[in-house]
Amino acid sequence: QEDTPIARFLRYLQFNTAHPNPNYADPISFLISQANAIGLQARTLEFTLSKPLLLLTWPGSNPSLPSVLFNSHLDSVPAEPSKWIYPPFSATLAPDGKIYARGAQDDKCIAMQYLEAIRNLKANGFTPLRTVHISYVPDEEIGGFDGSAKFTGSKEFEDLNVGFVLDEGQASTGDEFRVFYADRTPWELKIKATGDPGHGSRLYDNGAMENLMKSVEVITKFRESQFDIVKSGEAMNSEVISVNPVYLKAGIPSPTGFVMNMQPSEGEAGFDLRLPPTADPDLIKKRIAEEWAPARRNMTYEVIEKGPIRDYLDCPLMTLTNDSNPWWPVFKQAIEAAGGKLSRPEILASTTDARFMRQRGIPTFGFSPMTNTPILLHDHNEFLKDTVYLRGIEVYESVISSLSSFKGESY
Ligand SMILES: CSCC[C@H](NC=O)C(=O)O
Ligand SMILES: [Zn+2]
Ligand SMILES: [Zn+2]
Repeated sequence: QEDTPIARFLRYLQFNTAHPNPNYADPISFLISQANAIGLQARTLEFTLSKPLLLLTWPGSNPSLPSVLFNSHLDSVPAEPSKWIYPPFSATLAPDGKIYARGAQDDKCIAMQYLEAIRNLKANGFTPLRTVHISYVPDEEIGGFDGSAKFTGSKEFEDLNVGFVLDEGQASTGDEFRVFYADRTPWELKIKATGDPGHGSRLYDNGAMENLMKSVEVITKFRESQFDIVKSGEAMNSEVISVNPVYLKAGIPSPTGFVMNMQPSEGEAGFDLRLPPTADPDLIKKRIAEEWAPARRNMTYEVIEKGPIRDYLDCPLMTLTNDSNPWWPVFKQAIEAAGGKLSRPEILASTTDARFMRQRGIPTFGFSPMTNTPILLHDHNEFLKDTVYLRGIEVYESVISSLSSFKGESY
């Protein structure tokens, strides 16, 4: 079998790591064999049964300095094979150089690029000043609560003395690399309406469906007001509050579908809500209680906050992108040294494990070196071009060598 960077990437892509039953054991064995070949220390940690985490280490010449951590997640979202031109876990390299696989962009590319970059740096005789760690964590796609959340809260993590983290980002459709300094916080919102049941022919006030639909209308208006801000160009998608309906549940089931001449006494709707770090969570809660699911309309609701909103010092979960963050210029210059350019730093529309590192006060950027690439994470026919993948390795050679050489004593 071939042993080239592309062949190794394809092998890593072939493990079926899709939820709800991701294979964690085999990719970890593979990564350990890679680590052994490169000469990195490896250890597995298991904070949750059957959800192992792999930690690789390249010791620095001054291990007392805070270390740098490169994170990626092992798991993937599911794929619908019938909608793909190649099977999602075949990792097919098409004649035009596109590598098709679930996880090609999200985020198995960075997982292997970290290793390839270190392999090359070692071959060139580079030794890091700071210790470099690479973590491969489970369960990011389902919130990371059994993975990164437990890891970053552990004694093992504290002992790593991490000073700076790079985690996954997103593809860029243009020539510039994207960098993310914050994630939005996800909330799950379920609203329930009750009302008098009645004959399907009757017109009366305060039915459950009327109450529920009124709420859906109010929430839709709010959604439009936020979307308008985006459409007018005043803000980016990830800078506003998104609220998207994800399910509607009502009606009285019958063997042929639903009973059609009865107005039901209850109904329910679910929403995916995302809050940028600048949003005031209390204001949204107030809005939910008073406008979206008010008791006066016989509504109740449940909000499940799927992650932290502020760090341990009660600050918003954001990493600074100016010179008051000493890692920022180091990172930026490393990209430039590799012949790249960063676009304006962004908030990520979705969520990653970076939030758990930021919660500890550790400066963390989301970054995946993919330019001129359509954004296909969680989509059908996710692919990454071989040339883009290989260029990413060079970018990480610059990034890993610069960050691990950074002398700033107190960081
Ligand atoms: C509810 S936490 C889920 C985390 C997930 N992360 C990647 O897609 C997301 O939906 O953003
Ligand atoms: Zn991801
Ligand atoms: Zn994802």
